[in-house]
Amino acid sequence: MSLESIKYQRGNLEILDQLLLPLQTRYIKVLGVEDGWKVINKMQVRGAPAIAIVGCLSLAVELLKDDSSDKKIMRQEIEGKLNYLVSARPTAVNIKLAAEELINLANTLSADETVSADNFKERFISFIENMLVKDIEDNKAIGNFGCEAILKSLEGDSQIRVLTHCNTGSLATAGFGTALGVIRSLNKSKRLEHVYCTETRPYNQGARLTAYELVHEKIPATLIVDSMVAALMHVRKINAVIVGADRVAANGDTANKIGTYQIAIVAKYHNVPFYVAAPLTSIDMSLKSGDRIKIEERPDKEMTHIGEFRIAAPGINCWNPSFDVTPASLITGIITEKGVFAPDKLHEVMNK
Ligand SMILES: CSC[C@@H](O)[C@@H](O)C(=O)COP(=O)(O)O
Repeated sequence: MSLESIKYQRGNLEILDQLLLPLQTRYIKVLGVEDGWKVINKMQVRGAPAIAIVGCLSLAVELLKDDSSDKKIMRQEIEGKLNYLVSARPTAVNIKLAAEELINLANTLSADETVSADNFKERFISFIENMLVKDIEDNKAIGNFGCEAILKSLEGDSQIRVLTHCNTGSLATAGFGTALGVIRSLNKSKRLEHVYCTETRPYNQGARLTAYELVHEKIPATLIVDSMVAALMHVRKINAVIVGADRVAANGDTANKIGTYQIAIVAKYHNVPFYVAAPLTSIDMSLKSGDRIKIEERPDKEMTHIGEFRIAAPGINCWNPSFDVTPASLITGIITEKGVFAPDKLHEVMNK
């Protein structure tokens, strides 16, 4: 069974505290929007799809406790709370798009005189709950499309080796994962020889989370530090790089975990195809290119310390951008739940 990062039953939300993994497995109760904002901001839950789902579910939990019978007031509060949740982390677009969709829904339900306050609440909460189901379905489709496209692009039926960065698995989504979902599908198809996962400094999502998921799933894998990617591609044939995304601009430029851009450059040099696996909820057609994607900067402590232990010289200045933008020209294909697209063909699926 894959790891469960989000446990939800109507009125009850718990998340697996990813700051404690892999050493401790502890779930935290999320009682409402304030808790939702905090667990996202502190990165107790992280990964673009998981951030959106947990943020919205925290609102669903809070709304269930609200006994207001005034739809107009509910609508206004929902809008304020969603905007607050979006502010917890700025780079991943999924929560912003989900908030826009939910605000539209609240506007429609509020304006519809045939909808009672109780009915408003029920329909609004059900809509959010459906995000959990849809994310898993989408991830499975991404896994299948990605596996098929990667295998088709290779000659013969040899075993393949892939590299991934950061964590894009069950922990970063409602379940199954995006890039890690493709890797799961490759493994299931018996064509996967080996996965290399990067440590992903400074927060170590690769060493702590992806390595944990790969061991848990018994997928053959090796951990490398981020600075080993070029050496790995030089000495060992890597057939594909597969990463996730926090925000893909209309032209295919992709913001993902810091370090993704340099892996894409190294992959280009070594002629290794570079794939981004992401649901359509990670695509931001309102931005023409990646230049305008806001990059979150995280506290210095994530660089200077491992846990509570300081490793950097006291007094040194730090720069800690959490994401970088990989230009579309370095990306072979974007794997979505609707198929695999060259970056310049994204508009075809988004306009459908
Ligand atoms: C399916 S998760 C895709 C991305 O969100 C992931 O690669 C990533 O960059 C996560 O960053 P994080 O800072 O851990 O939230």
